[in-house]
Amino acid sequence: MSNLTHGDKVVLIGTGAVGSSYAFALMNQGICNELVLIDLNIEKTVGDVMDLNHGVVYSPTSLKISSGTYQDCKDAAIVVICAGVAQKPGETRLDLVNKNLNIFEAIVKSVMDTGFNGIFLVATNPVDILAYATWKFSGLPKERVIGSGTILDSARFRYLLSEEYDISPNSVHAYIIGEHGDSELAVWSSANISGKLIAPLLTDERKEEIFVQVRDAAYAIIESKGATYYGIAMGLARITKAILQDEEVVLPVGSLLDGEYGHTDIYVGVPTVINRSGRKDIVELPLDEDEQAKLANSVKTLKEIQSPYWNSYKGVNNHVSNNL
Ligand SMILES: NC(=O)C1=CN([C@@H]2O[C@H](COP(=O)(O)OP(=O)(O)OC[C@H]3O[C@@H](n4cnc5c(N)ncnc54)[C@H](O)[C@@H]3O)[C@@H](O)[C@H]2O)C=CC1
Ligand SMILES: CC(=O)C(=O)O
Repeated sequence: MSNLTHGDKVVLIGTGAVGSSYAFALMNQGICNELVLIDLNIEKTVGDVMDLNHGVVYSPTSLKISSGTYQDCKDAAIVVICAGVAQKPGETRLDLVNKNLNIFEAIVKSVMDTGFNGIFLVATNPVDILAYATWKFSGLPKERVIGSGTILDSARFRYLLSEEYDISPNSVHAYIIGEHGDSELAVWSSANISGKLIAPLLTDERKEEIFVQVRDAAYAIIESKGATYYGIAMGLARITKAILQDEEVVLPVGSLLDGEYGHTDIYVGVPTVINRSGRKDIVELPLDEDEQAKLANSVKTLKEIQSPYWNSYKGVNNHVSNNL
């Protein structure tokens, strides 16, 4: 049985391929008891709401699904943002930055104007830069702004390792950290199957092949069918469940580093404890020298892109204290 309580309301902004797949995952798994959809394309949202409602009778929990406006964010537990522009074949996630920063400024301010006091979960790319922007635009404490980070990349990594060893991905404990993008890294030094380290079992060439398949998975899927959405939808649903059910579970999400791993003022994917208040502690994996250098490079790559924007930005809110 689910532990849903009154107030498990999720507002989804952006009901394209990612957003609508996430809505379907929420309904299928009975994760929330109220879901409101918002998108610039109102006609599509109305159609999605009808279509989703026709599945509610087969959902494991009762669920109210509707299309709405920003006013619906006022009492939402979580606002999930999947709105914006997606990569076209050949584009990197970082190519989307300017368009999506402008879209986010408007969206986050509209949400905050309602008095929203919940948790933001951001999926739009480049997700680390947009999670940081959501934190800045909202003025919310860092605990209440979470990016999807490397939840998808780590799932891809665990899947490939599970195939390699013909074992359930649930028994593979392995993380991709850093940028959700080209500069991410695999933490081979602690990757294990139920405690048995994987790195000594694989040649360097095989490790590189597996990592490249993880890193470049989005390019392969976009080339093949134009977009990726089921994997991230499941990852977002997993984070949503962890928040609403106060799980205190460790997931590789996008968190603001504030000294952890030796870095500050940057969102990257790192293992993080998730509970009803949002993000709690960041888990600092022991990294070897090579991994530390790769993480530093990932942070540098992101900062080089986001810093010029924030250095010239005039309208930053003052941050309010965490009063949860
Ligand atoms: N974090 C991750 O691991 C992943 C992130 N993504 C990212 O998710 C984002 C969405 O991807 P898709 O759903 O495939 O794109 P899409 O183009 O199918 O959907 C985007 C939706 O955003 C809406 N939208 C645009 N501006 C808006 C605004 N100002 N207010 C409300 N709605 C607005 C559009 O009408 C559209 O329905 C992209 O940035 C993509 O790169 C995609 C896959 C994985
Ligand atoms: C598109 C994207 O970010 C992904 O599938 O990883």
